[in-house]
Amino acid sequence: MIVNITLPDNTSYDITIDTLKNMTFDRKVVVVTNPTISALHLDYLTSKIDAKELSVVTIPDGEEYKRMNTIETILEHCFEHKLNRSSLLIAFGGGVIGDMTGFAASIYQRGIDFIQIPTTLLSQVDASVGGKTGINNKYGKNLIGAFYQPIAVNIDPHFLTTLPKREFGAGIAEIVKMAVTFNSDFFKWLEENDLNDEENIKVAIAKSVETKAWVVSQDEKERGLRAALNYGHTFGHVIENETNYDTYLHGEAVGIGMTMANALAVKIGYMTQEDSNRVTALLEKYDIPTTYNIKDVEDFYEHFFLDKKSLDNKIKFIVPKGIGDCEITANISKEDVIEVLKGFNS
Ligand SMILES: NC(=O)c1ccc[n+]([C@@H]2O[C@H](COP(=O)([O-])OP(=O)(O)OC[C@H]3O[C@@H](n4cnc5c(N)ncnc54)[C@H](O)[C@@H]3O)[C@@H](O)[C@H]2O)c1
Ligand SMILES: O=C(O)C(=O)C[C@@H](O)[C@H](O)[C@H](O)COP(=O)(O)O
Ligand SMILES: [Zn+2]
Repeated sequence: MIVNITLPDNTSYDITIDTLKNMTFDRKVVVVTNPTISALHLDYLTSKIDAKELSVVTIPDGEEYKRMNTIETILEHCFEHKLNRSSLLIAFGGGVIGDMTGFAASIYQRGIDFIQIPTTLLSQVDASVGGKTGINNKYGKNLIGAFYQPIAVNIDPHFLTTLPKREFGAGIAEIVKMAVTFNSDFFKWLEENDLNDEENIKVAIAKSVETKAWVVSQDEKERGLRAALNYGHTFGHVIENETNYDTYLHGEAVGIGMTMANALAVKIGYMTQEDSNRVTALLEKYDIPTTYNIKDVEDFYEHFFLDKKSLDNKIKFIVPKGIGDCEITANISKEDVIEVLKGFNS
């Protein structure tokens, strides 16, 4: 299956969901990956690539390495192998590899092409599509980066056969996000079908990619609609940052964050408690965490001001309106938010 994404400036690329095909490149290619993926799947990938010159840069595995000095490692490899402006980077891994490879591609000699070959469920349904690239720093998550689109995304569900169960759950959190914010039928389908089934997961990948491509094609740079894809993230990013990126997987923090956003939606009358419970039940079916102990509610709230969606000292929240719709709003009172946060520090 191929999903095409055409951006507001008319550039476009294909997202192919299928077994990886042979690829021929009349240019230098660098594959960016980590030791975990390399041990499992690098031979398979390189057997599919015929390039003018092929090299591999292996960076450490983990969200805590999604930072500037790892970008330096990737760039140094590019310089050592004399990549030029017609060269190509291939991101081969999960969202961490994808975000960093895209960012490195965006700044190497002011920008070279890159392709996404995502190997986690989360990166197949979300991170590989749409061109958000970047890294974390001590101030917060993804605060440095660029909107920089890949020239192609090749999703091979076969890679998921080696993915640990916890990572699979983290990917499901982002699938649930797409359904709650945009598609009630998809949500009902998720309630009724088991994503551990090989055919069902392909359907869910395709549905999620179609949803994301539809959003990004209208609002590449997150001026409006795209912010809906941040549902659960305003809270989730604070959780990731205050637990040093080593306690929760990104998708897990988003799972907790969606539960918090739902509590806010219930408080302001946008969502029934029953619908909020349905989302929690779906997350818990895949062992995605939905509880968290906020130690300092005021401190947690203050962190929202570093969120990229915050403008003019106003925090933007993505609040579901029932299931299948949402509102992006900066008009929620601090009192309401604090009340909700207090429900998570018992
Ligand atoms: N750019 C975007 O639009 C976007 C969207 C969502 C998330 N993200 C970012 O993506 C990151 C999370 O991505 P992730 O969940 O893929 O995490 P990840 O990249 O850390 O990968 C998770 C783990 O799975 C391992 N792994 C990867 N593929 C495997 C496979 N096939 N078999 C076995 N193990 C495998 C990795 O080595 C890693 O240990 C976060 O940094 C998040 O901010 C970006
Ligand atoms: O593509 C988007 O837009 C998203 O928000 C997708 C999110 O799942 C992803 O985690 C993204 O990196 C968060 O964006 P950020 O701009 O808040 O860093
Ligand atoms: Zn995310």
